[in-house]
Amino acid sequence: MAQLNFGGTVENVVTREEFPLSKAQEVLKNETVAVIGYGVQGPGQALNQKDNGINVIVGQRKNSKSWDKAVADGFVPGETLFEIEEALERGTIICYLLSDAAQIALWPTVKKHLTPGKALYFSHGFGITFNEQTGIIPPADVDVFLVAPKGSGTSLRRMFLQGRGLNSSFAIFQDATGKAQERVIALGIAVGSGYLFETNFKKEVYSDLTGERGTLMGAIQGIFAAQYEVLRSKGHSPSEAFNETVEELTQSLMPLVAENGMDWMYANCSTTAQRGALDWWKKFKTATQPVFEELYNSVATGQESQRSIDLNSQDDYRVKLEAELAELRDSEMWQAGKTVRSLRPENQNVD
Ligand SMILES: NC(=O)c1ccc[n+]([C@@H]2O[C@H](COP(=O)([O-])OP(=O)(O)OC[C@H]3O[C@@H](n4cnc5c(N)ncnc54)[C@H](O)[C@@H]3O)[C@@H](O)[C@H]2O)c1
Ligand SMILES: CC(C)(O)[C@@H](O)C(=O)O
Ligand SMILES: [Mg+2]
Ligand SMILES: [Mg+2]
Repeated sequence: MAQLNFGGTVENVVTREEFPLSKAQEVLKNETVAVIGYGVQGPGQALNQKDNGINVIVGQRKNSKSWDKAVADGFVPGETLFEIEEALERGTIICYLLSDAAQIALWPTVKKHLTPGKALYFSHGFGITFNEQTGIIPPADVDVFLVAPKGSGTSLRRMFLQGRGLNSSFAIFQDATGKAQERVIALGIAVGSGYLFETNFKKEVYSDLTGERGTLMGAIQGIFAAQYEVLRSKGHSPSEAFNETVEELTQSLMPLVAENGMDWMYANCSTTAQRGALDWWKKFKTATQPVFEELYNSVATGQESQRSIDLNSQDDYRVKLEAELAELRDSEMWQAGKTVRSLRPENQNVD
């Protein structure tokens, strides 16, 4: 494993150079990888493995949209696509990619098929870390590990097709066969990771739940909404407020941050903008840090996982979720965004 310096701290990292696809194929050549669940991560991971020459099958409920999607994606019923129990029976490595709440209900069935020497693979530390809430306690004679792509399964697949790779973390919870390390890294490479960084189940789930509720998804929407509302209340038009809050960030400035860091993005803006940003960022940090402390605490005490389990296990959770998503979609800010997106030259049919 390579040791790399991340801002002064040395960490273990696996690169594709050190662990090429050919090595992953060799490690997995006698395995049947059963991807259970075909929602968001399932397709990304299963298709990337398929294209990488891994013996992968999909387990999904028949008569579901996800089953039809798997067929449309090239998985063949009776050959590479099976009902969940049959895939569990056939798989030597079980990639447990149902939603975290659904994993609880299916766990007794999964457990039944975890015969000695098999491996149980997750893409989140949730089920194992919060096992008092989930009841997921694997038998001692199977390997248990995770590869957690740091991004959407949709991006995992898109970046793979572009010849790029989303980075993932990996962790081993249980090494029953003595081969857990090579198995998990081979899987990480096979699902299309650009590189893999080491963590443990608890750290993966604490950081992941914090990140998605925080800057990656929750906080960003909150900050967008706050700025947009202030601009609108001061008489700015929706197009001006949206452009100054969202569109410029996603289209112009974040690509610069992604390319070369925040200071470089700042350096490519006016000295006026730089002065203002340098003066104000610490104020925003001070204002939001207590909320991030509250959030981390809510994750660490199990409140966030319990809430997710309780709400996502309800029969009508999809209907309620859709209503909340529609509230966002139908808000003035995101409706303005729809028009702004349609005006991007690449979205217009003009020469
Ligand atoms: N969504 C992502 O991009 C992403 C990113 C990183 C990690 N993860 C992790 O990957 C895992 C899978 O997440 P996901 O977002 O792909 O899941 P998902 O919510 O898309 O659901 C996956 C599948 O579960 C099936 N399912 C739901 N309830 C079921 C039930 N009761 N019985 C049988 N099947 C059922 C659905 O049909 C679907 O095919 C989770 O542990 C998640 O935290 C997800
Ligand atoms: C894609 C995310 C937000 O990184 C993932 O953690 C998820 O739960 O979907
Ligand atoms: Mg997550
Ligand atoms: Mg995540």
